[in-house]
Amino acid sequence: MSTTQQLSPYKAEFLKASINGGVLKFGSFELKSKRISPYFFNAGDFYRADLLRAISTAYAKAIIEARESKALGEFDVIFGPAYKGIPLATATIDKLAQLDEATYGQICYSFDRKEAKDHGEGGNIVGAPLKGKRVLVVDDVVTAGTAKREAIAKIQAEGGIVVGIVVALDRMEKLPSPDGDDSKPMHSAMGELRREYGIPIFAILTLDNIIDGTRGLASDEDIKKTEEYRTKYKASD
Ligand SMILES: O=P(O)(O)OC[C@H]1O[C@H](OP(=O)(O)OP(=O)(O)O)[C@H](O)[C@@H]1O
Ligand SMILES: O=C(O)c1cc(=O)[nH]c(=O)[nH]1
Repeated sequence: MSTTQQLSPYKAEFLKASINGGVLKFGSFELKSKRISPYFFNAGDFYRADLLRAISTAYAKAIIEARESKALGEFDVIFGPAYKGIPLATATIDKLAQLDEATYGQICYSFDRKEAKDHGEGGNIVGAPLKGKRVLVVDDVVTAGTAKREAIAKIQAEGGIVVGIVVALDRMEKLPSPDGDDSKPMHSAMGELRREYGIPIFAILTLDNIIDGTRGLASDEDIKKTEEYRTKYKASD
């Protein structure tokens, strides 16, 4: 049985929406980490109402599942790092409230500006003030974890307490080696973030789910290149 068949219904729906909506693409893409990847998950392509609903439903269900299993504690604010985290955070709080108004109706959103604003209200945070608040970070993917570290630093600088991170896709990649030799075994970015910050970090889908779920939909060549990429960069933990 393939991984896709084992996925829970909301995850399988989400994978289907990502493929049908062209969010998951094959080709050659430079990542934030500078690696060249044969596949790319572009959350910025969830721009149509039905796709936005698909992604926010998947995040909301993943969050509710994590709360119910006690993997994730209570939170007050969902923070979406600029830019692609912004619509994710806003749509997710709306969906959470739709699914369970009593528990999530008062959850707020917040996001950062990539460049601080020096006029008007100023600052680099938009939305709910973070001081003393328990903050859940919602973002698209984890590759090297750089963007997540930057987001955590900004939240902490505002006095917020980061209680978890949820992403759409865990690319399951090893951290970049300090000496540039990517052939060495290395831990994953997700694992390092978990250990360093002591918070739960979870993903709706993993690279394994994507490889299994796109067989027969993507070309054999694209799948083969993606498998080779996984072999080259897969984390040791
Ligand atoms: O470094 P990692 O935490 O592993 O994640 C990689 C991040 O890089 C990209 O965002 P980018 O900072 O380029 O901003 P964008 O949302 O404006 O595309 C991408 O959207 C991921 O969030
Ligand atoms: O690592 C990245 O920069 C990255 C990977 C990916 O699949 N999608 C994305 O938006 N960014």
